[in-house]
Formats: sequence, C-alpha cells, structure tokens
Amino acid sequence: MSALYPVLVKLEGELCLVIGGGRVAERKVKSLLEAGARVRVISPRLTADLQALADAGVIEYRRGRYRPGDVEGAFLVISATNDPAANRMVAADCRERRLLLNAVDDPENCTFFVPACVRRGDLTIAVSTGGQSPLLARRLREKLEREYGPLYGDYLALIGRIRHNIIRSVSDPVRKEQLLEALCAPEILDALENGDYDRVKELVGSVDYGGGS
Ligand SMILES: C[C@@]1(CC(=O)O)c2cc3[nH]c(cc4nc(cc5[nH]c(cc(n2)[C@H]1CCC(=O)O)[C@@](C)(CC(=O)O)[C@@H]5CCC(=O)O)C(CC(=O)O)=C4CCC(=O)O)c(CCC(=O)O)c3CC(=O)O
Ligand SMILES: NC(=O)C1=CN([C@@H]2O[C@H](COP(=O)(O)OP(=O)(O)OC[C@H]3O[C@@H](n4cnc5c(N)ncnc54)[C@H](O)[C@@H]3O)[C@@H](O)[C@H]2O)C=CC1
Repeated sequence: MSALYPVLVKLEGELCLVIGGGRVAERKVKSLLEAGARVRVISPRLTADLQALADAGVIEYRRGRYRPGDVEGAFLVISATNDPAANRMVAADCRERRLLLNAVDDPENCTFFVPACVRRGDLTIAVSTGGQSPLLARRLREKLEREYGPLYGDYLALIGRIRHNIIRSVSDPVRKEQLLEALCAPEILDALENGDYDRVKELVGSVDYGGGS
C-alpha cells in the first residue's frame, strides 16, 4: 500500500452516512457530530446512545437493512455493520459513485481511515498506524493526551489571535518571522510542559509587535 495522505476535512453541514448502529458505529457517529456533520444512520438496531440521539433529532435514523443505492447523496460513508455481505454492497456502491468510504472491518475497501485523535481546542494530534494496529494508535493517543493537556488549547487560542494581528500589521518579513518565532519560543513550550500558564501568558505578553491583542 502507498503512503496514506493525511487531511483534515471540513464536514460542517455535510451529509455523512453511517451504516450499522452498534458500538463502532456509535464511536464514528459521535466524532462526525463533533465535526458538525449531518449524520444519517441506517441500521435495523441502534445502541442506547444512538437511539437517544435519534429520539432527540440530533441524527436522522432509517430503521432497516442497507439497500442498494442508499449511499446516494452522501458526502462520505462509514460502513460499520457486522454483516460482511452488507459491507461489500456498500463498498461496491461507493466505488461506483467515487464516494469516500470507511469500511470498519475491511481496510482493503476503505478509501480513508479514521485516526486516533487528541483534541485541545483547535489543536488536533492525529495518530495512524495505517491499519496495522488500531490498538497501538489508541495507546499512543492516550499517552499524547497525558503529555498535551488542555492548556495547549488555551495557549493556541492565545497565540492564534496574536499571530493574526502580526500578519495583518507587520509588513517587514524578517521582523514578522522573528515575532512568529517568539510566540513559539522554547521557554514558552517549557512553561507549558510544566503547566505554568501564568508564565506562558507573561512570555507571550512580552512579544511586542506594536499592537493590542
Ligand atoms: C483500518 C481502520 C478503519 C477505520 O477507520 O475504522 C480500523 C480497522 C479495524 N479496527 C479493528 C479493531 C480495533 N479498533 C480499535 C480502535 C480504533 N480503531 C480506529 C481506526 C481504525 N480501525 C482504522 C485504522 C486506524 C489506523 O491504525 O491507522 C480508531 C483509531 C479510530 C476510530 O475508530 O474512531 C480507534 C481508536 C480510537 C481511540 O481510542 O482514540 C480497537 C481498540 C478499541 O476498541 O479501543 C480495536 C481492537 C484492537 C485491535 O484490533 O487492534 C479491527 C479488527 C476488528 C475485529 O477484530 O473484527 C479492524 C479491521 C481490520 O483491522 O481488519
Ligand atoms: N474499525 C474499528 O475501529 C473496529 C471495527 N470492528 C469491526 O466493526 C464491525 C462492527 O462492530 P460492532 O459495532 O462492535 O458490532 P455490533 O454487532 O455492535 O453492531 C453491528 C450493527 O450493524 C447492524 N447491521 C447488521 N446488518 C446490517 C445491515 N445489513 N444493514 C445495516 N445495518 C446492519 C446491526 O443492527 C448493529 O447495529 C465488526 O465487523 C467488527 O469486526 C470492531 C472493533 C473496532
């Protein structure tokens, strides 16, 4: 297999279809909802959590087995049934329409994999093992979660605003580069690692680009 190409996709308002309503489907539905997708689930049965989301109108639910052509209109498709025949049918339908497909039990037929993710505000750290060991992806995610705590999200939001102002107001490229470097200076990253957010704010605040934050 060639190397996988990592991308972060905007799913806001896009129709994403999940076939199957079990444990794995539930995990994928929740991550799609986090991304603001419009989610439709087709399955004879749902987990309690998925049923609650359907009852609340958060997801669309069509009770029943997958039927040929059900993928029509979807932006991407996740096939998460425990029925290999249904998964093959979904894969064929997606191939024909060139729809992006994640088939949870069939890496060969996937056109995309879902990585394990640490999220800290706008910071995303994604881990993929190219399907070789999803459990290792999970373990590394857990390790990264301990290493990169919620402060990283706060810090990113803070420097994101300042970076935007620097880009808008500083025209000299050398000066601009120095300022952007200063926002991610080693001392700041050390302070973050030590959980000393007051020090982080102090250091970031001392980056003087001649404008308010
Ligand atoms: C190819 C891929 C397709 C896809 O995108 O789904 C795929 C395929 C398969 N997973 C299987 C098993 C498990 N998957 C997990 C967990 C996760 N699986 C995820 C992704 C992926 N799984 C894609 C590759 C990602 C990559 O490595 O690059 C994660 C990262 C993301 C997510 O699913 O949201 C999420 C962790 C999220 C987190 O914790 O952060 C666990 C552990 C657990 O349940 O906690 C187990 C049991 C232990 C084990 O088997 O390792 C099986 C065998 C099923 C069987 O035995 O029948 C297959 C099929 C096969 O390999 O043939
Ligand atoms: N990619 C991943 O991360 C993982 C994948 N798996 C694989 O994912 C598959 C699903 O696992 P679970 O969610 O634990 O199974 P599950 O048994 O909890 O759920 C299967 C769901 O598929 C539905 N279903 C069955 N036939 C269908 C059809 N024809 N059309 C639509 N829906 C149908 C069932 O009603 C049920 O809701 C298994 O094949 C398993 O091997 C398992 C663990 C992790």
